[in-house]
Amino acid sequence: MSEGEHISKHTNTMNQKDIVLQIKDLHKSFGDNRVLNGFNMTLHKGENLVIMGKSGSGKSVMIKCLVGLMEADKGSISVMGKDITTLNQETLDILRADIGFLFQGSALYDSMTVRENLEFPLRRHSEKFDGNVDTNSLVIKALENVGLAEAIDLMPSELSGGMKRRVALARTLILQPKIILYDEPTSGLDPITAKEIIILMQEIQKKYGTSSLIITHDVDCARVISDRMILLIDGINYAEGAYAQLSISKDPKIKAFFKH
Ligand SMILES: Nc1ncnc2c1ncn2[C@@H]1O[C@H](COP(=O)(O)OP(=O)(O)OP(=O)(O)O)[C@@H](O)[C@H]1O
Repeated sequence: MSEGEHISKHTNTMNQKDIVLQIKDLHKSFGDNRVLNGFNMTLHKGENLVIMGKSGSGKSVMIKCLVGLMEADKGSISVMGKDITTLNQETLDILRADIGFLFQGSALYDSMTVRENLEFPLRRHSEKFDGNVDTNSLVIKALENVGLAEAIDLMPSELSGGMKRRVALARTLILQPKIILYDEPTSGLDPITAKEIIILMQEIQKKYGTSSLIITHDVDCARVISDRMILLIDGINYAEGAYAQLSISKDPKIKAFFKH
């Protein structure tokens, strides 16, 4: 048995009842290119789970399967105990409102003010608030949560990279998601701004008890934020464990991630 498998078995004994997101035996190929080859993942309530994998290892493919943008060849994905591959569109939309997604590069609407960017998801998911929504106070509260209340009437072009990332996070938070998927939350930011974003992610997790799935290449981000990590290698969850445990591994495939 490889060391990776050993670590995997160890973490499988964690509490089963707090599972908010689970991927089982996920397979996805493109022709002969077997990208995911039996990937498993479990996210627990309130947990910060970091997934690391080399470029091209299949992290985006996994996320796309998870949010329904891509169909897996085999495997199951369940959110809050519901298998998303078997749900109808309406139920899926309701479930989606519980999942926040922070895209790489923020993805704000450039032609809208910060306020309008934040109002957008509220309109799309008005069912979540039973039509009873005080848009203005939700927008202000979400911006206060990321320390940017004063930016409410600015355009995205007037914001720095770090501010854009914060606004994008506020836009994710406004729907009060139970799970947040972060795709490379610190990419393209200088080290100080990256650290600010990591601190903000930690504060949000503490305040709302959100469960977070964080895809990152940034070893420092992983060290600070992760309760647990999964290394996606050869299409599987090759190794799982705490940063402290994985970073001293002697397995060359695992060691390669922690070289500075
Ligand atoms: N739609 C597609 N059609 C064919 N091949 C694809 C498609 N999407 C992804 N792939 C292939 O799947 C593999 C994994 O790609 P993916 O984008 O998931 O990597 P990644 O781990 O997210 O990389 P990065 O860190 O560079 O973003 C790559 O070999 C890629 O070429």
